[in-house]
Amino acid sequence: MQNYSGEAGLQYHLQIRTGDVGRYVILPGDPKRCEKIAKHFEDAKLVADNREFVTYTGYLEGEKVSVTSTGIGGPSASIAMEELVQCGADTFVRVGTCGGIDLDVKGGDIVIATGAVRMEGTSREYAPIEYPAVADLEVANALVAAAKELGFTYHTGVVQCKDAFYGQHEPERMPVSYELLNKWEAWKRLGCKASEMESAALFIVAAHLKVRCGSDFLVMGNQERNALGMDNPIVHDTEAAVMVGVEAIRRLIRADREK
Ligand SMILES: O=P(O)(O)O[C@H]1O[C@H](CO)[C@@H](O)[C@H]1O
Ligand SMILES: O=c1cc[nH]c(=O)[nH]1
Repeated sequence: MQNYSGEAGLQYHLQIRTGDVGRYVILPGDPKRCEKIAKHFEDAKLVADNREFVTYTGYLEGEKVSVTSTGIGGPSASIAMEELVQCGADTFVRVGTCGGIDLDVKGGDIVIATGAVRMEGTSREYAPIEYPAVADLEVANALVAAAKELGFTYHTGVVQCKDAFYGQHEPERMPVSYELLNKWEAWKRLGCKASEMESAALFIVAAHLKVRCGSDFLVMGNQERNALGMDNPIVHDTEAAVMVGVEAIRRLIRADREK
């Protein structure tokens, strides 16, 4: 491919090179979450800050680890994963926010994705729609073990991914409301736990690049509970989801050393 960065080995969007990041990378959407996540690392340093992509690198369990923000949606998330893999990363944990769908899922809970509905565009440019977007089993199991150990209320299952945030929250005002409303009903009937925007693309890109990826999320609220007049706390603090993601990486590092 033509090199846009002007320097061999320098990744065009993330502005990182081999050696700048570890094998293990946490992927929040929000660039401002990176510093909070890096506070959990030992000796964390900012290595790059370009567009929506902010990267810090430090250490966990004596192993080099990084955090890179993906921005919102599959297109930028796929770019982040592609460029991180070019620099040697092979294990990813997306730590995000989501909106609950299943009625059991409440604001402040944690959701751990086992798979993701591919109602977004990026993954379709990698794999036919029949190919499922699934979390890596080792990463998902590490996230579950971490959530259990930390004592948080968590749910495992399929999350729904889409490109239009407002198509999720105000489907009735969209010209394709007939399609959005009918599909949302299907996601509910199928027991989808929550809606977010990046995991489907990340899981498919990871399958293509033969790397591991899982996701955990803070549930910000649940529009279905709200619509039924049920208790619906709104929570913004992502620290619990961050703690689960960091503990999962620690567990993966230790398990990989035993292999
Ligand atoms: O909080 P982050 O990780 O950005 O994740 C969620 O929040 C954004 C939408 O508000 C989307 O990126 C969605 O996936
Ligand atoms: O409802 C929500 C909350 C966070 N992210 C989403 O995509 N949807």
